[in-house]
Amino acid sequence: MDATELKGKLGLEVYAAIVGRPWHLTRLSNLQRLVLTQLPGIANPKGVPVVPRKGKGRGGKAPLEQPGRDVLMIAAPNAGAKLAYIVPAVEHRLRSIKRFVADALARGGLHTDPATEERAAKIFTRGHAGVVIVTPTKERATEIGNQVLKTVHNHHEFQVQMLAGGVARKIQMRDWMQGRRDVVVGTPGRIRSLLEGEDEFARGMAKATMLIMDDTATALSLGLRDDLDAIAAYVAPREKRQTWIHTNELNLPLRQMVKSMLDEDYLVFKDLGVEKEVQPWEQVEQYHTVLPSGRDQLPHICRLIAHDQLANPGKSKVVIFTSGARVAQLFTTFLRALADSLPGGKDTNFYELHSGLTAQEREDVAQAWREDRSGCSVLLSSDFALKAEQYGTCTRVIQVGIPASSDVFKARLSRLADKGVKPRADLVLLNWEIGFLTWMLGEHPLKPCTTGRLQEEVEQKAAAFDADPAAVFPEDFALQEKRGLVPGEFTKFEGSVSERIKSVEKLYEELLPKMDELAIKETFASLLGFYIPKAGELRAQRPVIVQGVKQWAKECCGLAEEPYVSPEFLRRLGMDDGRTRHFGAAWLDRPTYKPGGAWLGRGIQRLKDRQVEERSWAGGAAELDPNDPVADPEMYRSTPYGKRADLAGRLLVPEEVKKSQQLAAIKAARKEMGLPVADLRTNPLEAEQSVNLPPLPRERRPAFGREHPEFAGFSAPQGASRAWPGGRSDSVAGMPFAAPSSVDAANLPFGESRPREAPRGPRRKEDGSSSRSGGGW
Ligand SMILES: Nc1ncnc2c1ncn2[C@@H]1O[C@H](COP(=O)(O)OP(=O)(O)OP(=O)(O)O)[C@@H](O)[C@H]1O
Repeated sequence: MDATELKGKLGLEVYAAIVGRPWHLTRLSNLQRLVLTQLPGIANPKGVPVVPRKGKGRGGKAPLEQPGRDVLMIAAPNAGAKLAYIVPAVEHRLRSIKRFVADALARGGLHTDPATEERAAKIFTRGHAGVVIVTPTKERATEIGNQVLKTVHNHHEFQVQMLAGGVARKIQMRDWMQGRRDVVVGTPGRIRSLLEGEDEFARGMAKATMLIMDDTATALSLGLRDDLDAIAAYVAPREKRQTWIHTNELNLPLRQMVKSMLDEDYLVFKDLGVEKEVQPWEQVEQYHTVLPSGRDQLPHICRLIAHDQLANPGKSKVVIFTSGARVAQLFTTFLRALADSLPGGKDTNFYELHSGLTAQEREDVAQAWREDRSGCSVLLSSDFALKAEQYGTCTRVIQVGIPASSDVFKARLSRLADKGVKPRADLVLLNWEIGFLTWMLGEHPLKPCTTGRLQEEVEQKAAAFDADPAAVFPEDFALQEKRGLVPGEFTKFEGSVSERIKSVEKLYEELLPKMDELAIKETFASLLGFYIPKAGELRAQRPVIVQGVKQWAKECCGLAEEPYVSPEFLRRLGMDDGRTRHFGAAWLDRPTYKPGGAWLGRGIQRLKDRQVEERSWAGGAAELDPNDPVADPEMYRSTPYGKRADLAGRLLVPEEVKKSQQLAAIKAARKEMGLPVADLRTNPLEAEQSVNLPPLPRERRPAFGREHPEFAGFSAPQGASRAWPGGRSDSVAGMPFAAPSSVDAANLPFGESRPREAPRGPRRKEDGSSSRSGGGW
């Protein structure tokens, strides 16, 4: 469509800016054509039809203009969506100003009066915010702001308020108080923080009658839903405001957002360019199970493996992804012990592949797995991305616990599908993980599969096999070859498969008392390290997650009691990551922060002590407890415990670990020089500069999981033998982890651990007493 066809639909000034300077557009994109041809109605306020004020409209002879409606705009990237909503937004604002001025004149009984018009326009534009555009990033906000300015090129007084991070709030508030509030463009965090902190800002924003949410799918994937909801609650109420949602894709979280934010009769403008191809992962059959309790986890996994062995006799290859290396190790131990309950029985081969192994070991395991032709093999892998060629073809993917992200989940399934097989994928979650399913995996065609239904199905398949084993494993070699089964290479099922399947619960009961408590507690701590930072994605509060993991340790691993973790241990695992509803300003960095809480000295006396106690995990450095898991909390957040990798399989060293390493180096140097070390928590780099310390030589910087001179000489607790990441657990009665016992330190990638000769015991205090106080430095 020619841009000139917009003539008459827009105000002259905006039209001139589009076809002339500065836009110089000759043609409109498809999306722009769809949206802009709906002008002027689409820019009108909601509710009643509008009587045109000019030309034939007077006297009601011309058709009324349609009232504005909510809009959902689904557009492929670069479809010109910004201009498609900016033009109606600018028109909306200009019309609102005109309407206010006309009403002011009418109230004064005037037909025209330049002074009244000017005064009314001034009051309106400085008191009422017009259009609010919220976008996930500062860069996009800048881009949108610039496009708005281009569009209002011929309206010299028009102003855009930019409210993204990186500029002092004070400056933003000064501009807000002094300037016009025609269009507000900003990021959700900053806008919400100003709304909650600045009354005058909130007052102006409450009058905004158009809210545009740009790139909403991205905002939701960044966990900004709460901020968007909060902003929507501050601007004009739904019946008086137009809400526009722009998105590049329509996934489940976005649908939920549309349902809660838009009126039922919203308009949809869709331009996805070339029709989206069906993605490979969409072709994979996907099921999810939310377990009634942790007790059901392992029996359910066994049944899933059994199901696959029965569904693909002689060909079964199952990959199980777990949340971290320690879980992969622990579950391999469990599953080996429960193998008798599988159709393939003890002949089922188990492999484990995780960040606790060296690169060479990982390669060896992957190769052995690829070459396994038994038709009864299971690979347990931690939550770092595996490349497709590493695991070749397989018949089933079982994801235990949430995946690192929805992209990682998709990539795994896609790669499997690319290989020409169409495996089934099963996602097995505990009940407190269900938020991830709803919020992060909304677009996956996951079907429910209950524990009971699976059990029934497996038992039916087993009975069918027992009734006629020759139908599944024919004696006829020619037939076997025809079916792709090479005689002698695959494992046949021996004896009564039904009996085996039913034995899983009994075997599990017998196994639990034999499991090593220390290994379980360590796995428990690594799970805390994995899940606590994911509270946002799980849409669960951190204490709920902690309780869930504790229960898991008791129910699934058979601990007599829920394991103990001290508040300080939790704090160092990220329980208080410094993020608050004050948008990233760490409590400790805030000038208003007082140790013990700002409420100290107010309120009811008898509650004060309790509040301080409850708040202790958020405050200063307390001591760890002797009953805490053995290693330092930071260890459980690091690579050896299965910290995430990117999609290319590169292991990521998280920022916090890097920072901790820096801090440890500085502390060690200061200690050596006899300087105090207690005040370094908040800003280690500043502290380093303040004493002009030379940087520590590289070899002296303590690295997590590596032997460090500071650790030398610690004795193991009496009778404690334990599993180290990448090393061997020699204490899980008769069931060692499969990891090799020696690892070449030179091959270790940055941040990985090496096995220790001797297990590390509690830290020694300087006075020689044995305690875990003071953390791991
Ligand atoms: N009708 C048009 N003719 C030519 N160029 C245009 C037209 N509309 C927009 N553009 C230009 O195309 C580029 C992309 O437009 P825009 O940023 O609005 O796309 P978008 O759909 O918002 O993209 P995304 O959502 O991926 O950020 C911009 O540089 C813009 O100036």
